[in-house]
Amino acid sequence: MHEPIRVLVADDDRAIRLVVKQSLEACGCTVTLAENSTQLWEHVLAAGFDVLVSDVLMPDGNGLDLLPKIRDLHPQMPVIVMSAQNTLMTAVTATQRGAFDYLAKPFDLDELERTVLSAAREARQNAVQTPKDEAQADIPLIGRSAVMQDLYRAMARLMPTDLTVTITGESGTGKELVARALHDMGHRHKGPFVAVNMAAIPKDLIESDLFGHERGAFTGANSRAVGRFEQANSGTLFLDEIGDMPIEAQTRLLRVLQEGEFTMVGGSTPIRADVRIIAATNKDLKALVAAHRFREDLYYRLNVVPLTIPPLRARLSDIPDLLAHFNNRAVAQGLPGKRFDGKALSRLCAYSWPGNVRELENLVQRLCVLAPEETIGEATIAQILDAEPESENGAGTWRESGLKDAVEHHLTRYFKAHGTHLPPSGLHARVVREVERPLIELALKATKGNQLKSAELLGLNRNTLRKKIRELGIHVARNGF
Ligand SMILES: Nc1ncnc2c1ncn2[C@@H]1O[C@H](COP(=O)(O)OP(=O)(O)OP(=O)(O)O)[C@@H](O)[C@H]1O
Repeated sequence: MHEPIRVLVADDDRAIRLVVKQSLEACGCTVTLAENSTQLWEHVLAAGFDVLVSDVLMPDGNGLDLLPKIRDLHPQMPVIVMSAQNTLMTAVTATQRGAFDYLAKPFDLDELERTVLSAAREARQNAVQTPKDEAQADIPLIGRSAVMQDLYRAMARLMPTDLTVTITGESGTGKELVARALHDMGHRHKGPFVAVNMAAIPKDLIESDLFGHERGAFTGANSRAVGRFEQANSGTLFLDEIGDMPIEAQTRLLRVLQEGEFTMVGGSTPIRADVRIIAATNKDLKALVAAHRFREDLYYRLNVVPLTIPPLRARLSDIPDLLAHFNNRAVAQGLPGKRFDGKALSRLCAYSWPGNVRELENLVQRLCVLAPEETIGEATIAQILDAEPESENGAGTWRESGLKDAVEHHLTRYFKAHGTHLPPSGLHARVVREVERPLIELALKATKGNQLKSAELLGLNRNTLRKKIRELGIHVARNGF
């Protein structure tokens, strides 16, 4: 017979102590209770436990502050942290200080039982992770909705690993922010974070951009050039809009993931790649695989850990925190801060946010710059959100669909990536060519693949749109991408 699992439970809330005790005893554990940090520490000093389940905020101190001391004393004892704070920082700090897992309150008792049992099992197999060293800088991910907490938990678990991650989410949901946070929180944080947007680089240059090229590899390759993989050495390479990666580059990428090395374009010597890959997409990669536009083997290699960021309309409870965050940021830039009255807030929560957090960020920025009043009411919000179409070809829909924000974003990135390297002539044609594809794809996505509506939205003749779709090789799926 196995000995019962000895669990120490610390929480200042009597009701929680009771339900947790009952639930754990029902699955065969023996449970000791502590009501504050002092009692917790006394118990930890006095007796051995298999698992500690501890709240964060207690009247006489913060459970997380005790965590390093507890871990020093009993490195084999897994600690499960419960918290109602539910921020990424709590999840991250808990994990950094050596917690086995983090449960956001309110949690399911089943989940608690499962976590305690698996912690005890792992401890018995001597597989408890060692505590991470120093705390990291503040991580700017805002939102405490349940869906974001799931994401934070998954991120916290990924922290000590080098696993390849694919982040899926609509445009403007914060995919790059999450990728950066994963980098900053992980052990590669001292290395570079290099972001490359597949949609912003001309297709024929992607391979040399990523892998570098030897001198003379192609016309115009006058000297050897290092690619992003080499630039990201010992750090993280963020491959944004991975669904836009051409097939040939996909083959090279697959090789890096399989063999940990690559060759430059026009080169033959393999170069070792010490790079962690984080990919992101706002497309359904599986659908691209089905359409033979994305390699299936690469899909599985990249999708080792899938993370999904829900759209803002699925986490409306995050809006107040996000408003406060962007407002504070505007104030830090010297702009006048704004308040939002209750009705303005309800109006914001009734909106569908097709451009997600980026659209909200732009809205706050715009209000801070333009609105004369200090307290923003419903009318001002409605005025912006319900703006009449500015012209017959649907400028209102264009803005509301989030396309405007998305295209602006693409352009900004494009200039950031290429602005200074572009030849002085032909800039207009080149930028238009780069923007056209994402623009048409976004229009098709916004209209669920309806070419007639897309043509209207874009103000293009239907046949012109057809021609462009054909020329650019854009895949049209009935229900978007
Ligand atoms: N949870 C969040 N907290 C604070 N800021 C956020 C959050 N999510 C997104 N943002 C902000 O919204 C903007 C868009 O985020 P980001 O560029 O990471 O989105 P994305 O999903 O990568 O977009 P795209 O698919 O268009 O590249 C950024 O300015 C980012 O700082």
